[in-house]
Amino acid sequence: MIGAGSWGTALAALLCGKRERVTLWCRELEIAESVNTQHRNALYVSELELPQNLVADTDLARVAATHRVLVMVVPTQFTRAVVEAMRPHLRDDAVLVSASKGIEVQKIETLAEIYDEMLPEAMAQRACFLSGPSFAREVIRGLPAAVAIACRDAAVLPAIQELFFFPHFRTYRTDDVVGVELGGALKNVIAIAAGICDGLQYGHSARAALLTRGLAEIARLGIAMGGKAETFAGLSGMGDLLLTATSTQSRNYTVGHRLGSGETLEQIQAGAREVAEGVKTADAAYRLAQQKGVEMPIVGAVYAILYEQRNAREVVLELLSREMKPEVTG
Ligand SMILES: NC(=O)C1=CN([C@@H]2O[C@H](COP(=O)(O)OP(=O)(O)OC[C@H]3O[C@@H](n4cnc5c(N)ncnc54)[C@H](OP(=O)(O)O)[C@@H]3O)[C@@H](O)[C@H]2O)C=CC1
Ligand SMILES: O=C(CO)COP(=O)(O)O
Repeated sequence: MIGAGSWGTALAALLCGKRERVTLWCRELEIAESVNTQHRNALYVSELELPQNLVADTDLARVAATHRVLVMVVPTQFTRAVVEAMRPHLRDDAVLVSASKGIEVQKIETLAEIYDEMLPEAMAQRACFLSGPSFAREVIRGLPAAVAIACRDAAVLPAIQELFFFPHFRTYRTDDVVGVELGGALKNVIAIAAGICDGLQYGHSARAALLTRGLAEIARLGIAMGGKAETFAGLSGMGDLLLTATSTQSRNYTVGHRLGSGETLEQIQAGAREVAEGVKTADAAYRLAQQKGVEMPIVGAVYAILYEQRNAREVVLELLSREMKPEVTG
């Protein structure tokens, strides 16, 4: 497991149920020591006990060189640097499984596009993408969840699906990498919007409208990028949007709620250790939508509130003042 934040720790603990030993790569010595001696991650989900067969290692080159399946769970904006550091050490038969959710701002690229750019073709082709409604704390506690896993290489997918398949963690397979990735990345932006809506106390009807129209935006961009329409109605699309945009457990929803309640992004981010991917992905998605000529008014509104310091109430008024149109276009 490459990345020892909340989700990396949760997935590593999950896989311990199937493998004799799972290695958790972490940057911090404090995490390595706490995992190896106390079976807890001192910095993330520290209240939860971890399996005894989970071992932590701070040496990225060693972990990359000695494992065939590498699950990538570093925040999106740091993925490129971590892949760069791992690249010379990877085995030829390495399978990367991405479990992060976001779009990189630097080059406006998805994680699949980063892999395509940085890895040998066959390795990039067999990379898998795991996404869907799943909070780390619930997964570590063994509560039921279901997610999707996507891969372009049909020969690799069943074995990786099986690795991540448990009675309480049901993993469904698909070949739609674009759809799974974009659903997971963009729902975080819509979750920020939902949090803003609730922080402004606009009510449940407004939030339901926002989520439905938000999903339409996600699908519009996703289909323009080559994703399949049905994927956006599935676990990695509507499923994850429902979870993230309606729960106070979500970091992205919480960022939005605090913005809607009057705090600034600087205040919210000051001292925050955990990542809310939607903040950076809003910037990337806004630019991507412009590049592709796709209309994404809710993403545009979140961008204006986060990056143009626009007043949330005014931005919502503008959103509501848009012209009449059919519900479904084209
Ligand atoms: N938490 C959840 O419930 C879920 C999260 N995800 C996704 O998983 C991904 C990881 O999130 P999550 O585990 O929650 O992260 P957390 O917010 O729990 O932790 C942040 C992580 O980022 C790492 N980090 C910070 N700076 C850097 C850097 N410069 N280079 C490399 N790593 C860095 C931290 O490492 P360090 O401590 O060493 O700084 C830590 O591992 C995200 O894309 C998220 O959307 C997906 C599903 C569920
Ligand atoms: O992706 C997630 C659940 O599926 C986690 O969402 P947050 O990062 O908003 O907490």
